[in-house]
Amino acid sequence: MQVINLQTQNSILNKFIAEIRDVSVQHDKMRFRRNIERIGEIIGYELSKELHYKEEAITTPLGTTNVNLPQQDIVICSILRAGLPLHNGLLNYFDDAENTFISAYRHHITETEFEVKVEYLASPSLEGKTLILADPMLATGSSFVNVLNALKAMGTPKKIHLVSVIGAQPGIDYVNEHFPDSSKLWIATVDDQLNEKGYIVPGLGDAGDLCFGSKLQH
Ligand SMILES: O=P(O)(O)OC[C@H]1O[C@H](OP(=O)(O)OP(=O)(O)O)[C@H](O)[C@@H]1O
Ligand SMILES: O=c1cc[nH]c(=O)[nH]1
Ligand SMILES: [Mg+2]
Repeated sequence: MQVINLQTQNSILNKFIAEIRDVSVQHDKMRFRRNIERIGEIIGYELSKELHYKEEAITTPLGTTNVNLPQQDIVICSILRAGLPLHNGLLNYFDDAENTFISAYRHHITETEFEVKVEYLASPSLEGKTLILADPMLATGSSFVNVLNALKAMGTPKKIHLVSVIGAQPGIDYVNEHFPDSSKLWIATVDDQLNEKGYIVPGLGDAGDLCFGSKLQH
């Protein structure tokens, strides 16, 4: 798996990442969601450079011209809940994409022990398509790996692009072990550590809660 860490180059992306991490800014839920969406748009633009393009003739009011246009076989799959604003950002650019929604959540056995449960899946066929799998947080990597297993019943994509905002290096290594070698991970920034509860440090806290509010554990 190739990892493309967008923060190796300075850009306006740095500001959006700073705002979603900053405790004095991140509590503004609308700004938090919009920043995740904006990061999705930036990653979508970068990722678009790697798609396959086909020359097509376009008729203007004054003549014709040829334009290279991207292939139309993209499926965007986001992992509920926190994947929703990232999904919107990607869909803002890949507006003809098909869409898959899948849920993954941490079911806590004890304070520090949890298993990731996948329960909801709505998807078109993925057979031979370009799958963009989006989740803003890549902590232990269990959500991405469990979701990959659940998606197997939907067909085999020809290419998988993983999109994430903040990743922890141990989780990236785990994902790397389980995804096909041809997969690419597009990530806005990478932190070194996880704490004993599986949260990314320094990370940003709980992305789902920051987007949508806290939820009861069950
Ligand atoms: O790499 P992992 O260790 O699997 O952790 C990352 C997952 O944790 C968060 O979801 P969470 O379980 O908090 O659900 P939520 O989106 O409903 O908040 C986040 O949105 C990822 O899906
Ligand atoms: O740091 C983390 C880990 C999992 N989920 C989050 O939202 N944040
Ligand atoms: Mg959460």
